[in-house]
Amino acid sequence: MTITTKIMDLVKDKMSIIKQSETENICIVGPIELPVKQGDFSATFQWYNWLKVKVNLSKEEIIDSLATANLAFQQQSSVLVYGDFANADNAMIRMHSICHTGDIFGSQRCDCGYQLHESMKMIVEHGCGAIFYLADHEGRGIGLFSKSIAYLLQEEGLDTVEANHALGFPDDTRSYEEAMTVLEALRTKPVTLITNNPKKLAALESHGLAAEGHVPLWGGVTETNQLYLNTKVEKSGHMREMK
Ligand SMILES: Nc1nc2c(ncn2[C@@H]2O[C@H](COP(=O)(O)OP(=O)(O)OP(=O)(O)O)[C@@H](O)[C@H]2O)c(=O)[nH]1
Repeated sequence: MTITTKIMDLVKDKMSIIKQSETENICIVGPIELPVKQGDFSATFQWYNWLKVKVNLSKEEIIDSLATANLAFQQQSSVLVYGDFANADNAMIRMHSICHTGDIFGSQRCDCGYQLHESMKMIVEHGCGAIFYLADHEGRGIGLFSKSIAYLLQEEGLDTVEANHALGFPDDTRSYEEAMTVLEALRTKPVTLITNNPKKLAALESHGLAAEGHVPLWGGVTETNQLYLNTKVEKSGHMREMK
């Protein structure tokens, strides 16, 4: 099927292509208005989605290839932007690693769902910011299937770090480089990161985008995630500070 020039022009207008490496580019689509409601909280975000593409592909070629690209088999990451993100002097961001169990099902084995929803509220209250939802970070980079096996090991008494190691994985294999490229495309001024994770801060600092300080995000502690949260502090280097 040939895509009409009218459709091509409409979509191309909302696309930008950014260099990621010698072999890969990132194609960003947006902004797209996304009204969100979660319980009493509601807000309208601007949503951007991105796709890694080969370096030589044009916008037309990318659009043309979508119908046969099987993109549902590879998760794509995206970012919700709030306020005047490009220009505001102060903006807060969260780099949120996907957690199928916590974010979607509301699992209480971790604090991920709480952190996602709380950071969305914090950014709206602040007036400007962005939530990056990183789809290739499941299970700190081990993937969902491996995470479920890690959970089985945790039921046998291993902690979250020991379970990764027992399966032959490092504790954490996440990269923030792709998200940093997208952040730099959306804003060049420093940002304040919502996190307890020093590795995320280091990634932001290495791009010269970290504002002074960060905003901690503790909460959503339950009987079923207490041990997991303690292990993050004791073994993974997370900072335990209150807001
Ligand atoms: N391998 C593994 N991954 C987990 C487990 N529980 C949650 N996760 C994943 O851990 C990631 C979230 O990482 P966290 O360490 O909780 O938090 P963080 O994102 O590094 O740091 P913060 O910004 O402070 O939240 C998500 O990708 C979850 O899927 C677990 O028991 N094992």
